Amino acid sequence: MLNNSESKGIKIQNVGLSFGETEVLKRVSLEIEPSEFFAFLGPSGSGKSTLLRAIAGFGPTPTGRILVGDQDVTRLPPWQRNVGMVFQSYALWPHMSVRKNVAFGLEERKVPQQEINRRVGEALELVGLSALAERKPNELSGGQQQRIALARTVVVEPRVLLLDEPLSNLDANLRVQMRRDILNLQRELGLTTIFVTHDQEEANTTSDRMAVLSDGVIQQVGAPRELYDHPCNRFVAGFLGSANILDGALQTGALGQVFVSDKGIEQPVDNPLAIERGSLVFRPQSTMLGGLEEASGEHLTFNGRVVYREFLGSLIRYGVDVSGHHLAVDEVHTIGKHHVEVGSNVVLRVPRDQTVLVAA
Ligand SMILES: Nc1ncnc2c1ncn2[C@@H]1O[C@H](COP(=O)(O)OP(=O)(O)OP(=O)(O)O)[C@@H](O)[C@H]1O
Repeated sequence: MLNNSESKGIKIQNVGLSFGETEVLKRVSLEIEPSEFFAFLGPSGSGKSTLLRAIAGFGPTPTGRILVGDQDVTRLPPWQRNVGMVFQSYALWPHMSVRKNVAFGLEERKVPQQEINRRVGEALELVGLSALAERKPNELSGGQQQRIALARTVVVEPRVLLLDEPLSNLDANLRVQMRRDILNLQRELGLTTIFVTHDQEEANTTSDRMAVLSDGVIQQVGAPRELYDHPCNRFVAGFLGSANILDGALQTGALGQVFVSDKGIEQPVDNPLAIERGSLVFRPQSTMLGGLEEASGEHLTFNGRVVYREFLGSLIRYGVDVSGHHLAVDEVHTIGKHHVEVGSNVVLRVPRDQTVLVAA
């Protein structure tokens, strides 16, 4: 069995990095636990790959410190970090067989031949490709090549595994399969793993925790569900799935609280005791069409008009204009389900406990 009992945590302390005038990482701090599956999630250009590459030792040396376990690796060259990285492009040697590709790192390290044979055999078995060991990379599918890239990385028993958008060259079905396989492999080896992706579904389904990045800054860190249900700000709310977001202020009066949107959806309270500015976030699947008879003080209600309807298979999505705000409503689709027509006037309701006030 490949031995990854040496799996280490990672500490990123005040890491900053600029390319010329552009500050790409802005004093990023983060701790990743040993054996954790951690995702860096963010839009294109947010700095995910730059941060991952800084951990691996590629690119310019950042300011701040990066520790793997207790070792400060900030200034070490990549080959002294004992960190395994899998690239989007796989980077397999085209002229070598699968077996040779996987063995390469061990040969470089002058590992005895017998041990190489054993470890390569185990790594190929781990990714389910023992039968294809004598093929060349161009005789393999994209998914198989990705597995070889993984086998080649874990065979040297790195302390941490870094994956840079490893699934982006695969078709949709294969991506789903591969992300499960990667998670299983990570669990089997107990290997601290960082997975860079701009695909929230990938991050949600694989990671124990994730960091959402935007513009070189970590916006929020937490378990996927925690971040989805309790985003800390407008950016995280909008980036993690679809969200209805109303900007305005929460006003506290003698009789309770009211959220007053800037476009004036709810009536302000008289003589508010406190006013807190922010954005009110609620998800399309928590927003209901009609059913006003069931609404109560526990619901927010809005009058609006359906401006579009999209059939998404499992869901029907309605776009509703409410005083110039665009709100989305998702209903589960089943056979025979009544669909509301575009142009209909509707009442929306949202249970108040399904709304979250976040920083603007
Ligand atoms: N070698 C470089 N020279 C100059 N600018 C760079 C270099 N590498 C990255 N950048 C810039 O740094 C910023 C962050 O890039 P990075 O690749 O880390 O983003 P990302 O979040 O991984 O995006 P993507 O998902 O598109 O890969 C971008 O604005 C990019 O243009």
